[in-house]
Amino acid sequence: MARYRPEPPYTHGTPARTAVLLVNLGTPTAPTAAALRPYLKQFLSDPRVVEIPRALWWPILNGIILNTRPKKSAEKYASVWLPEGSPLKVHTEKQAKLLAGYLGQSGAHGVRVDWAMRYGSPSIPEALERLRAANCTRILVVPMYPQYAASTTASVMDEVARCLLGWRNLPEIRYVRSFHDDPGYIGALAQSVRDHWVRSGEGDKLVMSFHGVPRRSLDLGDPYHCECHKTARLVGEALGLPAERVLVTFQSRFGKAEWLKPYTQPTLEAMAAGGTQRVDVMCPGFVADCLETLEEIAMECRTAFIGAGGQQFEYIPCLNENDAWIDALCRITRAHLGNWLELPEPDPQALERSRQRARELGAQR
Ligand SMILES: C=CC1=C(C)c2cc3[nH]c(cc4nc(cc5[nH]c(cc1n2)c(C)c5CCC(=O)O)C(CCC(=O)O)=C4C)c(C)c3C=C
Ligand SMILES: [Fe+2]
Ligand SMILES: [Fe+2]
Repeated sequence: MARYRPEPPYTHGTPARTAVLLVNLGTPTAPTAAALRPYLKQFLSDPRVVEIPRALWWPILNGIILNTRPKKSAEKYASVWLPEGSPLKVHTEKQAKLLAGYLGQSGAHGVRVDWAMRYGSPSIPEALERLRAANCTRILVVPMYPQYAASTTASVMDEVARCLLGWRNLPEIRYVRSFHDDPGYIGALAQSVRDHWVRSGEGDKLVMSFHGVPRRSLDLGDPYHCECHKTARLVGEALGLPAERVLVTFQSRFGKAEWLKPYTQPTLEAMAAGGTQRVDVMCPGFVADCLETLEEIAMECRTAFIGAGGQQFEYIPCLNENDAWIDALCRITRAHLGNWLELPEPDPQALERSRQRARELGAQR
């Protein structure tokens, strides 16, 4: 079988279009063990996520994890599931719709905005096919991870490249690599804390909890840890907080190996035991609320903090559809679209004329 299949032409003189593709991690289609299993299998089979030699990892994944974790995870997902579906998916879809509106208002007419998930659906291959069908030959891929990590950002880049391996007529591709110190993103985070404080008063300590990664990745040169700390420092500075009121922690440890420290839950427990009465917790590494924030932080960690003697636990939501954040996302994408914004938009009639001409030329050959 030919490796490169015949494909619909989008050249032959047809004017090209520009697209922005937002990509987040992924989520199961339902909060059930049956839906969790294929999702976790795809996720945990990614060598960017689990860097253990396959010969060792396959028996553990297929023999143990995929027989035990789906049921436990499904119960957790069920506790945060929205009527419209998984929170991560609901927020990502809304963010894409809002960005399309904001880009239009800021003069980027005709830039198509789509969204996809790295694992599960809608998948990256499906989204790229949709963009090809819409004649998009310039695609800006935006992994929705503020801090670069090989397990997240690079995995999105891998998947885009893997899809394009099978294409003949390749689009131009650009990526947003990370935006951990973007002033708009930092400003939106700081404002979300101030807004929360207006409603609930100011806490003693502000904990910024980021998703963890194995400690080994830091030793191997992954900039993730450093980017998390920079984000936290900039948010603390934007709020005018002294360094001793801000803590950086890492959550969601998976497996037995050492991960980035300090771990979120034990830190919160130790704070409560040490006399901290109230804590404010935010998760700047997630731009959309999801299982890891709504269940692990806002439920499990709250219970742990109160159980260890704390009085008040305030969870500050992710940026989600926050206006200042969508504005920042619009600025980040515009900066990366760069000269693509100056190119003319296709005129549908001219497009059809050149397609017709291409067909005639093809028929003559
Ligand atoms: C196995 C190792 C994992 C690494 C490394 C990892 C890195 C990582 N993940 C996110 C963001 C999210 N992770 C989410 C869920 C989740 N993460 C892992 C494992 C690793 N993540 C698992 C097994 C799961 C599934 C849930 C479970 O069974 O506990 C989510 C939430 C998805 C949702 O549907 O809500 C996000 C978001 C980052 C940013 C990151 C590295 C920086
Ligand atoms: Fe994760
Ligand atoms: Fe978790």
